[in-house]
Amino acid sequence: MNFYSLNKKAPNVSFKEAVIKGIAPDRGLYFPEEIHPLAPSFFDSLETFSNQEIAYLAIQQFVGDEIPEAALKEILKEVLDFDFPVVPIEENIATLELFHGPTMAFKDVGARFMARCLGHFSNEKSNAITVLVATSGDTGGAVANGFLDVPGVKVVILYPSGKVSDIQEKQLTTLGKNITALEVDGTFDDCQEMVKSAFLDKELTENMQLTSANSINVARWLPQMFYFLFAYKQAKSLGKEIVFSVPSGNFGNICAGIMAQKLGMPCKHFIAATNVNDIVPNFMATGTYSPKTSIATISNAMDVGDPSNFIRIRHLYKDNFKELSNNLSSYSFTDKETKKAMLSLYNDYNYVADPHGAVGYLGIKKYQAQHPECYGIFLETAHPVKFLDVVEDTIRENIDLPDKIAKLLNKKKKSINISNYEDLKAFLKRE
Ligand SMILES: N[C@@H](CCOP(=O)(O)O)C(=O)O
Repeated sequence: MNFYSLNKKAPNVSFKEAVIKGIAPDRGLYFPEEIHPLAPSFFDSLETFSNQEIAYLAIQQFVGDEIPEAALKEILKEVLDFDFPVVPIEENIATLELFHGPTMAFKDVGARFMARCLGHFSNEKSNAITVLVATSGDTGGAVANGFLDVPGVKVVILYPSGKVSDIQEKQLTTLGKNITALEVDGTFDDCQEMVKSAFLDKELTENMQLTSANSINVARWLPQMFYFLFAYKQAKSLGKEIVFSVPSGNFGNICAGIMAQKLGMPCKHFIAATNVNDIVPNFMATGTYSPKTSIATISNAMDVGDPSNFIRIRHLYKDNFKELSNNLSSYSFTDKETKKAMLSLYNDYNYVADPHGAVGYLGIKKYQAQHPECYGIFLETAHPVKFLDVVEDTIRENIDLPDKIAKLLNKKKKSINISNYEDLKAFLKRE
C-alpha cells in the first residue's frame, strides 16, 4: 500500500518509506491511499479470532508485502503479549484497560510495533537512523522501552521540563544506552514543533536519517486500531450499540479507532474527551480550528495545544463537518471535574482510575445523558500509579507500587537541558 502526504506536495511512498521518513518532506502527515473494509463475516465472528489474528488482518493491507507474512505475524506476537481487558463499571459503561504493557500506557503497542518494523527494515539495509520523539508524558517512556537496544537506532526524546509526572520522567530518562532525553524549557507543543522543524532542516537531513516515533508516524499510529477491535470482540455479545470515549491529546488513538470503524467494525459513535486543552471541542462547536498554547493539567499526557492527528480525522470525512459531527462528539473537562470523577469511580464502583481515564469516563457520562441506550466504553490509557500523587491525593488511599515502578524510582534521572531549536540542532549535529 502506498501513502500520500496530506499536504499533497510530496511524492507518494511505500509503507517502508513512510515509516523511515516519519513525516513527508512537505511537512504533511502520511495517509493510506486506500482503506479496504474487511468482510462483515469477520466482525460477526470476531470472538473466534485471537488478538494476533485480528491485528494481522487489520494491519496487513497497510504493510503490504514489505514485511513478509511470517515476519509480520512474529512482530505482532511479540508486540501483543499482554492483555487488553474490558472491565465492566456500571450497567452500561465499561473501561478498556490499555495499561498492561511494559510502561503501563497505551503507547506500548505502537512503540513496540514501530521499533520492530524499523528493526526489520534496518536488517535489510543497515543505515543508522535517529528517532526523534516529543512527549507530554507517556509516549516517551513507551518509545524508550520499545527502542532500547534496537541495533542501528538512536532515540532522542524531547519532553517539557516539570510538566510530566515523576514516574513518566523516570521512565524516559533512566535507560541510557541508545536513548537520550532532552529536557525542554517549554511546553509539549514546543517539543513537537522542534521535532517537526528538524525534519525540514536540510543541514540535518542531508547528513542523518531522521524519523519520528510520535503517532504522526504510520507505524505508531495504525496499530492503535487494534484496541478498538479487541474491545469490540469482548463487548459484541451484549448486542448493544457501542460508543467509545477516548481521552484525547494528540488525537492519534481516536483517529485509529475511526480507522477500525472504516474497516467495518460496528460502532455507533466516538467521543473525544479532553481536558481544558479544548481545541477540538471548540472546533466541533464552532467549525473553526484554533490551536493555542497548551495549559498544564493533571491529565498531562493530553496537554496538547495543536493536536497533530486531527487533520487525519478531518481528512477521513473529506472535511465534511456534518458527517464528522454525526460520528464524533468532543467535550472538555476541568481538573476539578476530573478529580470528582476519580473519586466517584472509586467510592461508587471501587475502581481506581487515572486522570486520563476519568476524563474518558466523564465523556461517556455526558453523551449517555442524551443517549442512555448505548453501551459506553471509555479507554483507560495509563495505569493510575503513573500519576501517584494526584491519584492518592484524590481518593485518599495509598496505591500499591508494582515492582517495576518501585525499582524505577531508585534510578538516577539523566537528561540534557535545552531551550530552543538551535540547542536541539547543535545536539543532533554533535551526535
Ligand atoms: N500524549 C502524548 C503526546 C504525543 O502523542 P503521540 O501519540 O503523537 O506520540 C504523550 O504521552 O507523549
